Parts: sequence; structure tokens; C-alpha cells
Amino acid sequence: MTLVLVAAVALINEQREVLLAERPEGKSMAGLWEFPGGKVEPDESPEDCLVRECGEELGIRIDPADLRPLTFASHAYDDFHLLMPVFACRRWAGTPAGLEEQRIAFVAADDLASFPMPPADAPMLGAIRAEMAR
Ligand SMILES: Nc1nc2c([nH]c(=O)n2[C@H]2C[C@H](O)[C@@H](COP(=O)(O)OP(=O)(O)OP(=O)(O)O)O2)c(=O)[nH]1
Ligand SMILES: [Mg+2]
Repeated sequence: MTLVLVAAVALINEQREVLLAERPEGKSMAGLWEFPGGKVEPDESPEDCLVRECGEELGIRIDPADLRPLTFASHAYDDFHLLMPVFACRRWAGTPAGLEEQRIAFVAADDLASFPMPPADAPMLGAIRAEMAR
């Protein structure tokens, strides 16, 4: 089974809400809500990948020094095995926008359950909620 390395970030605002982005039409798992991120390219660190993806997908600038390891997903999909480190980040420059036509939302811990997410994400939600409450 091919191992696919994806980096993702929990962007947490001052209201203790976390940013979710809807996977666009045409991508796998379209319509499910995810933590921003993407596949780590061969020449990148996970942190570099998130700086790039947050720029491309959301139009915000993040500093790798503000990324703190939070949790990870390890999940067997039908055609690959996902390994996804997830970082917490509470500081960024700019206002997040869905630059790839995706819907985005800042979501309170109590409302996370009402956003359908990829199956890999479910086991991480306890750690994410705990981080949001800090
Ligand atoms: N970003 C992100 N991806 C997730 C999450 N949960 C989850 O199963 N995934 C899976 C979905 C995809 O199979 C993979 C991410 O791949 P992607 O297609 O979004 O990668 P990318 O942003 O680099 O996009 P692309 O250039 O390959 O189109 O990880 C999550 O919370 N965030
Ligand atoms: Mg992506």
C-alpha cells in the first residue's frame, strides 16, 4: 500500500474556533470538511508544505515557527495509506479566504460534529477540541 504524506493545520482564532475547508467538487471526498493542507512534496518539510498550502488555498501567511505539532492521522483508504501530521497555529497574517472556490468556516468545538469530515479525521477530534479549549 502506498504511503501518502499529507500535512494539515488547525488554525485557531481568538474565539477558540478552528478553520475548516470544504473539499471542492471534482476532488476525492468532495463536500467533506477538512483541515487545510495538502500533500508534502519531495523537496519539502511538512512545515514548508503548510506555508505553501495556506498561501495557495487561503491567501494567508504563516510562520513555520508558529506551527506546533498537535496530533496525526493514520488511515487506510482503499487505494493508499494516509499519514497526516497535524499542527496547531494561532497566528497568521491576512484573512483566510477560499481561493480555490472552496467554502471555509471557523467552527466552535461544540459544532465540529455537524461538519462531515473524512474518516481519517474522526480519531483526532478529541485532541483538536482539547487544543481549542487551551
Ligand atoms: N488537507 C487535508 N487532507 C485530508 C484531511 N483528511 C483526509 O483524509 N485528507 C486526505 C484527503 C486527500 O486524500 C489527502 C489530501 O490531498 P489533496 O488532494 O487535498 O492534496 P493537495 O491539497 O496537495 O491537492 P492536489 O494538488 O493533490 O490536488 O488527504 C484533512 O483533514 N485535511
Ligand atoms: Mg489540499
